[in-house]
Amino acid sequence: MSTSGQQTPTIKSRRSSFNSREPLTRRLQPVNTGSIKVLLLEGISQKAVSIIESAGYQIETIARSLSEQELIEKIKDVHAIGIRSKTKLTKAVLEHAEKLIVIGCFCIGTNQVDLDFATEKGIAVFNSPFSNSRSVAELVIAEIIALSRKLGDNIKETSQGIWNKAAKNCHEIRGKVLGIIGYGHIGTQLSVIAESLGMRVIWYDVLPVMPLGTSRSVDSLNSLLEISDFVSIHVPETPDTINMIKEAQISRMKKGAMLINASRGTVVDIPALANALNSGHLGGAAVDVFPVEPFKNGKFFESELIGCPNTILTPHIGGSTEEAQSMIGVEVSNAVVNFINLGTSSNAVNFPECDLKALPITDIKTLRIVNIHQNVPGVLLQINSIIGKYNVTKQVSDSRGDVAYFMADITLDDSEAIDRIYKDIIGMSENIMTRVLF
Ligand SMILES: O=C(O)C(=O)COP(=O)(O)O
Repeated sequence: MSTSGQQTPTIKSRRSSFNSREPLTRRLQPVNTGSIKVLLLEGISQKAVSIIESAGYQIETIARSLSEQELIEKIKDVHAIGIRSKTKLTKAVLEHAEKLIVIGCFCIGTNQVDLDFATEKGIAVFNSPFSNSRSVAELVIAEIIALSRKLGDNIKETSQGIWNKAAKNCHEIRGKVLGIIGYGHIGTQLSVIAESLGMRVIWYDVLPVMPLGTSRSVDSLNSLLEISDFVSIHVPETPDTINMIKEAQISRMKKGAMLINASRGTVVDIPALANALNSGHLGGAAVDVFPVEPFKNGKFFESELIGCPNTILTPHIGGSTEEAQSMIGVEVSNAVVNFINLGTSSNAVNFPECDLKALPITDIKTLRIVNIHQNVPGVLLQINSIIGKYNVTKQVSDSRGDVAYFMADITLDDSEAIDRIYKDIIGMSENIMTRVLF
């Protein structure tokens, strides 16, 4: 290895030959959508803004989320919208999304979007399934230690000039049992870090998952609640998880155990948690997410948990690190740009996954049709009878539930045929959305 700080010629030449391959693919652009407008809300990372800008789209950024009425106004005009967990894309909002092609959730959760309705309208939804997992897991570790040492109350009192030194009910976390509900991307990260700090990790998940390290799964939520010194929740919001932890579950927890929720606010019944903290049944709680959260910074926040003993409340900051936001920004903006420009639906949350290779730069006669249609018999036959008279060089299709996704590359000598193909496909009664990329 060179100590001069300069790169060796070998590395340089590899880099330049790698770069020299990049322009070999053609940059497709949507034909029938006009210039692409993107609305980015909730302070989405500058990395995302740069990627979207370099795709040549017009961007409007707003640092906060918008109310339903504001969204209804704004969404009419845009082809893509980027949101985080606070912006609610309800049916009422999406009904006004006349041009919307794609929604980028620059976060893990997608419960803030009416996914069924988006799918019905042919709008693809992308998220970032794991890029903020480490940040959330690190916050939970900090909270486990903080709760064990009553840091929240200690800091508050000392900052108010009250000296109150005590060891009673303060513990090391080494050897304590951490029960993780939901052993997905965040649960597994947490499991590994907690074990490295000497905790004993058990977990419960509805899916069979490979235990990491020496952690072990338990066969029911109740067993987990009964054994754990700390319970940390890492589940999405679904009809099954709403109010999953309420009085009956909290009463199963050991006296003095602590509850941590950095998943979704609706998973825990807040009044039941406040009662358990005030009665002394639970020894503490750390809560980062709430059933109702203010939609912008500086707004008043209220909760029955304010003032409960040994309770740490934070403003939904689990994924709010520069590292996570930058990774998410790159991942989701690339997915959005690839969907708009190439039609690639890989990793979409609500669509069947289809992909076709980028076209070579020398190929200036091939266009790409991207079509979303109702998943009923006979549609592929109809599409192929429209495009079958041209030179279809590639096609792929897949279906999921009520919708199917179709992509085809068609090489044309007569560019006027583009319009005919488009009109014929959108004329099918099963057509949901069709785009031509050229
Ligand atoms: O990733 C998630 O789903 C989160 O809850 C974090 O959301 P945020 O990006 O902070 O609005």
